[in-house]
Amino acid sequence: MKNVIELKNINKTYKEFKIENLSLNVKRGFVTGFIGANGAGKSTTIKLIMNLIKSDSGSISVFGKDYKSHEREIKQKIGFVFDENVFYERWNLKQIKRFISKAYKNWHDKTFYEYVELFELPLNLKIKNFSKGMKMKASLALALSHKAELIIMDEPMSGLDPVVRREILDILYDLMQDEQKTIFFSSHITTDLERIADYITFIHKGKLIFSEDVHSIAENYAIIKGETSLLDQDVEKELVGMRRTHTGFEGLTSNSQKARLLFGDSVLFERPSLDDIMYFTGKGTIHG
Ligand SMILES: Nc1ncnc2c1ncn2[C@@H]1O[C@H](COP(=O)(O)OP(=O)(O)OP(=O)(O)O)[C@@H](O)[C@H]1O
Repeated sequence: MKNVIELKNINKTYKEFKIENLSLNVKRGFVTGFIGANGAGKSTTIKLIMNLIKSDSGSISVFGKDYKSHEREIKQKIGFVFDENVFYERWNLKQIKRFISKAYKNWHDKTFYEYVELFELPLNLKIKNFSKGMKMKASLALALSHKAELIIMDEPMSGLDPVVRREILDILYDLMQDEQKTIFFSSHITTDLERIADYITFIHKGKLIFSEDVHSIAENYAIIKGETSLLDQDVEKELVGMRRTHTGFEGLTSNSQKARLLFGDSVLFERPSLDDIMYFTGKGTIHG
């Protein structure tokens, strides 16, 4: 089985937002970063993948199985980290561990206590007295202690300082040395994703923009900087998004080969960051 997660033609409509015909695959053995602006639908998609909410139509399979008949089996193999606090605030970490460990066949106490030590987490302090970063670390320690094959995380790095983020990236990197493991996680900290992700899935306003390996993204996308005199409708059509600057324009193309033929040496080509890709895709060609 090549894809650990498969979404096919998923639709989910809220009053003022919809996920539209969303199809995407998450490949086994790789880290896939999930990006999109605020409100793009990342948490909604993750909740759909976790079967926490139901789609209106379309199909979802995880480990090649559907939730209807295999929910328990699927959930056993997922380590889930969620941005919102899902713990009983009046419990301490020891009590939460006791509760959660019973739910997993492959719970491994030693691993849990190693993370507790690494993250310097207090075992006897009530969760309501944890800082945001401590809660996130507790979530991670719990999610990574039952030999999950698939780690799904919604904004796991939010609220964490750069040192801890780097430590967590190292932990995730080590986990990935086991080629059967898969990580799918959303983050606004795209530099973290640039360090670790093999694939990037990008959604915008509930629709998939791309789900591609990082090398293809680097090959296909480019920032173009040039003089205003070069701009006409044909050129603008080639740009995913563009902004005028006081000396000319800068824009994003998703077909850098074609753009190189079109512009030749008359413009500068630069490699875009994921932030650039998100910025220009959101901006479109409205002149700013
Ligand atoms: N239960 C709900 N009822 C109505 N609208 C909802 C519900 N849940 C989410 N939405 C709407 O769906 C949209 C997408 O929200 P979602 O949380 O999936 O975005 P996101 O990409 O995770 O954003 P962020 O990066 O800000 O966390 C938002 O406009 C939100 O208001």
